[in-house]
Amino acid sequence: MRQRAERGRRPARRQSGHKRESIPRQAQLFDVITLGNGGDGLARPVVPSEDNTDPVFIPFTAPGDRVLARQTGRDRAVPEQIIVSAPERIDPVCALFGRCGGCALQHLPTAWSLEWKTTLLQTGFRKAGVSDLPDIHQIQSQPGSRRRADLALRRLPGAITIGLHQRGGDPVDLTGCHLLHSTLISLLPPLRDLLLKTDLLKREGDLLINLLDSGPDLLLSTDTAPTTSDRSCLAAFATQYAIPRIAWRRAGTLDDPEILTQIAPARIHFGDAEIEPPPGAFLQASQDGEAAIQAAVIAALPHIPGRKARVIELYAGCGTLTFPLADHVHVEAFEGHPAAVRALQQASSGRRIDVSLRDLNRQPVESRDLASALAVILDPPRSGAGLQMTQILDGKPDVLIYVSCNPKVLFRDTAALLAKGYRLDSVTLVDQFLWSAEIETVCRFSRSRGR
Ligand SMILES: C[S@@+](CC[C@H](N)C(=O)[O-])C[C@H]1O[C@@H](n2cnc3c(N)ncnc32)[C@H](O)[C@@H]1O
Repeated sequence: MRQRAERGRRPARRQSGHKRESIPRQAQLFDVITLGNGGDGLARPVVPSEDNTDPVFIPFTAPGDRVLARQTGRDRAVPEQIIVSAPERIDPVCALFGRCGGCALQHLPTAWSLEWKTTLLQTGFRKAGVSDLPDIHQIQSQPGSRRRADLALRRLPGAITIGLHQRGGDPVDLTGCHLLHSTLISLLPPLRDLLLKTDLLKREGDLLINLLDSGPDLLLSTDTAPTTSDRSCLAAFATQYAIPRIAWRRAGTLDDPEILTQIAPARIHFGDAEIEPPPGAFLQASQDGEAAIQAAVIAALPHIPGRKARVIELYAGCGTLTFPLADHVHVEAFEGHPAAVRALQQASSGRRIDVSLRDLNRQPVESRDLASALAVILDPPRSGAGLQMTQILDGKPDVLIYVSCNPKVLFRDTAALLAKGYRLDSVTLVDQFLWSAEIETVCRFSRSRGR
């Protein structure tokens, strides 16, 4: 999950260069002082010694906890026992919490983590140089609303695991989940049976499920090509469980997926537009999160002087923002994924939308084009907008509406925008990654001409 109910963290490589002998072997007592940006408690040893003076990160702990933990690295420890509980600590709702790699914060109330994320944003923006920080508008998704999951698959003797990698370890079978939409959870037991009786999965693979308006859309990545018999099994499965489309590609590749079975159109709606997204397409994590982002983007549009007003939308995907924007302005949308562009183009006809396939890292939209737009909207991948941001900073469009899933990159870009005379007008925190440390925001930056 962008915790993405995604496959959890893969085992971290052991860092070289740290002296193993400096890590105490025995469990020690630590006091948790605060949460680090990744959601792990940052703790100091109760009794500092020569061996353990530095703070360490301890997962699943909360500020105020006193915890017995065993150090596993220079700055990492695993909790063994909570000795004194933080006042805010609650019982996690999920029996898999702490093992499954999906959630980091179920031991704290969701209202608490929303405030924690808000404080992280306030601190980050202030450090970036924002002096007149606007109030942060908060929206939080509900449990059970996650509609997109990227899950690891593993064949074991006589069983199939479908789940998220535990930290630094194997996938944990998702026997239940309070995050994912119930439709997705209910598919997992029959999917295990299906994978057990077909030859598709020898060892490992993954499963990306998007819950579309027309039903669950499955993209299987496995290590064995489907046989004729596998294809019939999948077709029968799709019919039995009302799955419009099942696609496949070889695990570990980014090959175009092959559609193995399609019993109905795979459809999603953005505004009044109906889109057929490609298998595995990027979607916002939850429907309420998507609606909140769309509303925040539309609210951030400048006053529109006429129907000819034109905005530039960068990293448009399949059109989550494009179609709602086109109800108000003419949209020039740019996206780098060919299949997403095809879906966007197909649904755009007759609307005020121009779509271009463009790798914005290699060929960014140029500063002079950006400068003349009423506003520029950007929703880059986690790694940020790279060269495209350089063109934005040169072009200095009057209004920039920035959707971000990576606060670190957002704060860096904020500092650069402030240096170009922008001010931060509004911030919406869309907490669609419930129980994780992930933060999604919509920010409006503006700049008066001549500044
Ligand atoms: C966070 S998603 C946002 C998509 C869309 N705005 C939405 O809300 O559904 C980022 C998008 O950037 C696209 N992308 C990633 N790298 C790109 C690049 N170098 N050039 C153009 N698009 C890129 C991805 O394909 C993806 O659709």
